[in-house]
Amino acid sequence: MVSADILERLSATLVSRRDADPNVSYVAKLFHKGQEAILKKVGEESVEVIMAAKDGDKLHIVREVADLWFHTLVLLAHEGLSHEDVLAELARREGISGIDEKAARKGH
Ligand SMILES: N=c1c2ncn([C@@H]3O[C@H](COP(=O)(O)OP(=O)(O)OP(=O)(O)O)[C@@H](O)[C@H]3O)c2ncn1[C@@H]1O[C@H](COP(=O)(O)O)[C@@H](O)[C@H]1O
Repeated sequence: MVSADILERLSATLVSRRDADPNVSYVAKLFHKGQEAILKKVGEESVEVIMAAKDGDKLHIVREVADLWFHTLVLLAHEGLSHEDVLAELARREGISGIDEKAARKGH
């Protein structure tokens, strides 16, 4: 199983690209172009996820979702946020379901 540490490493890489050369680094180029360009990529990749899902090719879906996750991570970094903020929000939402998760896991 691939470790979620990749999010840690990728986020650190994204932060390091703030001062990198836009001619060498794709992320630095996006940061340099600014929020509009990043949002455009997030929009494009969202559409590509939808098209891949309709297509039904599982590898294609995974690749497009990876593109979308990556560009949303770039957006978070641009806004001074990170994956940790999103993970914290997801953790905060644990338990909002009407289903008793412990009982469901036990098969009750
Ligand atoms: N995970 C990714 C990643 N996923 C996708 N991409 C790039 O995202 C771009 C968008 O893909 P598209 O399919 O839209 O292709 P495109 O039409 O060429 O895109 P545009 O240049 O027109 O926006 C491509 O150039 C991909 O290479 C990524 N670029 C970088 N990373 C990670 O970011 C790190 C830093 O990258 P650099 O900033 O390039 O050093 C890398 O080590 C990787 O870990």
